[in-house]
Amino acid sequence: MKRVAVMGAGSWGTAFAKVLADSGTDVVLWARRAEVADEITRSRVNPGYLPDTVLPANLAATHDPAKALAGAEAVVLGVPSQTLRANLAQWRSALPAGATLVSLAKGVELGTLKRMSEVVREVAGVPEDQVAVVSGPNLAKEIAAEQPTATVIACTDHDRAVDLQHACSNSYFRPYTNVDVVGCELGGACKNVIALACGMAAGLGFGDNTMASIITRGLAETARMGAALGADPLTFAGLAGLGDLVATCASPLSRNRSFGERLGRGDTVAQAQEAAHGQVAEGVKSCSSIRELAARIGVDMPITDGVHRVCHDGLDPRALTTALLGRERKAERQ
Ligand SMILES: NC(=O)C1=CN([C@@H]2O[C@H](COP(=O)(O)OP(=O)(O)OC[C@H]3O[C@@H](n4cnc5c(N)ncnc54)[C@H](O)[C@@H]3O)[C@@H](O)[C@H]2O)C=CC1
Ligand SMILES: O=C(CO)COP(=O)(O)O
Repeated sequence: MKRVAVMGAGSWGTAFAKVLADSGTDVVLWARRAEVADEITRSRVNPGYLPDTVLPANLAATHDPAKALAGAEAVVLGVPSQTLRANLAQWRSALPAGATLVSLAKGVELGTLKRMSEVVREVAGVPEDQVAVVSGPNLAKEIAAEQPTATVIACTDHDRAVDLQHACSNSYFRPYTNVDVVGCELGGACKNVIALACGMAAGLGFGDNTMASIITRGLAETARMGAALGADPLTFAGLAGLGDLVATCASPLSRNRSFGERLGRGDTVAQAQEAAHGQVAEGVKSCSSIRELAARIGVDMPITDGVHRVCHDGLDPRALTTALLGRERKAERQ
């Protein structure tokens, strides 16, 4: 793969564009705001998202989607999950035929309850095997600082995943391939919700036993949903499952965990949103779509349900703790 378009110059779009460029792949990065594209072109820095990172010379930036997409062998979608449908619809006519469409987004669409690869297939009108997802413990700031990181590239077409793997492998970034798109996407979407719960616990002053309990039971409910939707159970023990869950639940760099921490300390959702400075904490919306999906398929997801009630029904995080611990007693593997 010689040329890739990255659509979205936020934290992860910019960091992933650097990963590709550092792997020897030419990249054109599309920024929604013209001034961001101009600033990257002028100073090689995206100051609003990654102020300490100098972007490589084989990474160009543009505000014109057609320029970014022309001749791209892969199109990487680095926009929030709830806007992906509208973004992609605008780019549809300029997508190069046969290009691999790659989702970086971690969420489940409100209303349709679709995973991101399903949204991409539907809007772009491409077959399942033309869509890939990247998911793993991938905090953008750490990767931009070239800290060693692994990830998963999932695609039902193994050869396509391998092509993309080659395009983004370098001395600090190690992607593995996987054909379990469903499991990788659910791992990425659900861990944001569990990280909100961990943040709430931290904000309430709870320590490592509580964190480990939430992480482990969070993984249990994620895996239950995965089993019902046909995912490979082993995916949840991998980078896109446990790996991402641990990184996000533990890191102060996570927007979801930080958002939850504010709620645990007594902030309202509006105050926590204001403190996020426009950056996306996907779990705040995905807790509702994942909860609805769980209800539709008959899967019990008590932590996700509780996070939804805190974020959208005004439940006090302290009352969530009481509710979770007061649930009916059961066996661990039930
Ligand atoms: N930041 C991270 O460390 C990681 C993020 N992700 C996922 O990648 C996706 C993108 O996340 P980030 O780059 O961190 O988000 P961000 O908030 O930093 O950037 C989002 C980008 O999308 C653009 N955008 C285009 N249309 C938009 C619209 N209608 N509304 C809002 N923004 C719009 C924004 O201008 C911005 O450049 C999310 O699903 C996130 O969960 C995945 C792995 C790591
Ligand atoms: O997905 C991420 C790490 O893998 C980033 O998490 P946040 O969106 O919570 O910052």
